[in-house]
Amino acid sequence: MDIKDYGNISYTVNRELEASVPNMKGYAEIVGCTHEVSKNVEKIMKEGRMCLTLGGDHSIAMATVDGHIKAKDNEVCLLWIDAHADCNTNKTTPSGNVHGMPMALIPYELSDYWPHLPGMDWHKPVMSIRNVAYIGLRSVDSYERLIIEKLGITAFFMADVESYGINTVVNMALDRIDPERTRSIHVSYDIDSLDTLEAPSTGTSGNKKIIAWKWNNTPHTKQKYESTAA
Ligand SMILES: NC(=[NH2+])NCCC[C@H](N)C(=O)O
Repeated sequence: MDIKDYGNISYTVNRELEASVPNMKGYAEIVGCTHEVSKNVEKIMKEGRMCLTLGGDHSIAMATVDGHIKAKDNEVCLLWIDAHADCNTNKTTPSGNVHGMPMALIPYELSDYWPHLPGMDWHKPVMSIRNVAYIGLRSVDSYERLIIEKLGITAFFMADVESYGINTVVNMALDRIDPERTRSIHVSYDIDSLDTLEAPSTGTSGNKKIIAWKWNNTPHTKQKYESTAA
């Protein structure tokens, strides 16, 4: 198998940008890093390779998707596998964490809801929300829910994954976002989509609700989770 490690991203930070946008923590770092990530993803994919980026937080997705789309001339669909919808803007965010915002930066449909973002001129909204599907949602903020409903975003919650199974859910998602099966598939996968019992090392686990839901409704699952935890 031909696997090539392209190493870590190195980038410079313009500290003057730090306080230039309200409610976006670590803005200068993120601006510096994401541009480099995008350029590298584009270059690697143009070499004909599949590109796996490991990193976080999930704000890097605005760059990985951007690079992929530039390499593939827009023919991309996006599976966003995550406990969270990550479509807050700096006005709706409850935390100021930019990892809760990339899905509001990626699609055309939300571009009017942003102020000017200094240093981010390289990043334009790069795809339609019609080509995006959420899988595994279980911790969605109230404004995010409004956006999902207003724009009719394809969204499969954790309960759907449990009802139908992950293979069926992925196929149902692709039927909606790439019915002809012609697009390059971008998978943006957040570790917090897994149960915290499987992957505890994440800052923003979305699992408390789903475990509470399971425990209230499915005694068999409670048993399973208790024994997994033991
Ligand atoms: N990629 C993540 N871990 N996102 C968590 C986001 C949590 C919350 N919705 C926020 O905007 O702050």
